[in-house]
Amino acid sequence: MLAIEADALRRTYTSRTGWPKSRRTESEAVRGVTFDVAPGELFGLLGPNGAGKTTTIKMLNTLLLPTSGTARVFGHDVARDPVAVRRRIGYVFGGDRGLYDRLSALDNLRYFAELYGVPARAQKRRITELLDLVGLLGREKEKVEGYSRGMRQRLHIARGLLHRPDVLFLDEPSIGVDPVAARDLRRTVADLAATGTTVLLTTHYMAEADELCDRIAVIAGGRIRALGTPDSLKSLVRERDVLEIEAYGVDEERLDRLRRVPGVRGVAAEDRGALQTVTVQTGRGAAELHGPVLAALQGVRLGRVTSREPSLEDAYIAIVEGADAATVTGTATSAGTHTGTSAGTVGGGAGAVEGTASQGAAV
Ligand SMILES: Nc1ncnc2c1ncn2[C@@H]1O[C@H](COP(=O)(O)OP(=O)(O)OP(=O)(O)O)[C@@H](O)[C@H]1O
Repeated sequence: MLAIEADALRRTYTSRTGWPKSRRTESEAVRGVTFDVAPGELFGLLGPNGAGKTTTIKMLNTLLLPTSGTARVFGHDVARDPVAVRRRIGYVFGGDRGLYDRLSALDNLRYFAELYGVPARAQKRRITELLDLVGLLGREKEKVEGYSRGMRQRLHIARGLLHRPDVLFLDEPSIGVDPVAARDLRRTVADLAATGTTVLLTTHYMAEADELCDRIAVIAGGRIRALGTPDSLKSLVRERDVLEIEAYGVDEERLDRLRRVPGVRGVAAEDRGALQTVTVQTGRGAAELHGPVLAALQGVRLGRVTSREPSLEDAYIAIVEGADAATVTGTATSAGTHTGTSAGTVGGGAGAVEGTASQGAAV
């Protein structure tokens, strides 16, 4: 039996806006999402802000009713049998809410164990087991207010596992966690998956997804744009090279200018304080493009410029940009053309997803 089966899931939000006359507006957050997760699998949902990841998770964990479509967790329908679903799942979200700061980690876990109906006899052993799993054994008597963000997140995970769920939903667990603590957190998640728990993880950190996930679905605009193992997603950009440019003060207009350089297949920028890292994807061995790319950035203060192999992040950018183009143009085959070049493997791949309905590209 599958751990999770989502079939053509849709969710529309209705809200009222305007004054004095309010109008009903509808927005489609999830537009027909279909995927399966096998028992014991660590499955990642990646996507830009507003893609529909949290809404999808909330339908699967019974916090939101689907507008249409169906979802099952270990065979239990989320809409018809939410109580059975809740018994099988745990839910951990990023951020600070959900723990009592003035209590120790141990007392937090004791409190939630009572709340979740963990039998009194089993509580002590279960709590010790979980503290060990999340690496907090020995620190359990300290008040949570003194805990770092990473420790809190690991305690959240322990809390979510108290009732021995078969499926754990982890919604951006590493948000705001420093790199060293994030590494510990990844270890915890990997250990957890090794115990046979099915994990559905959303994250914005590609390295995390690459290291942890058996399979990943990339979701954008409420639809799955690609689905496969990290390696198969990376193979979508195998035919590309990536130029990484350190720069200061590159605005959207410049990025658009870069996108229009013939031969450029994808552009993204990440801010790290004043310093930006601009990544430019080109075809394999297109060293002749370095000149026009740098020319498009003329007048901008530049740092190091390096050429490297494509990563999962580059595949992700290509898939999401392809999805944007498909949405803008409304056609599958022209995905990627907004870069001013031919669609290429990824544009075509992501477009093909768009064209073949909700399943996504199994790559
Ligand atoms: N309660 C709500 N009412 C109206 N619109 C909502 C509501 N919750 C989410 N949305 C909208 O639905 C879309 C999908 O949101 P969702 O939170 O599922 O995305 P996400 O992929 O989890 O994003 P993020 O990475 O920013 O958390 C967004 O456009 C969002 O603005």
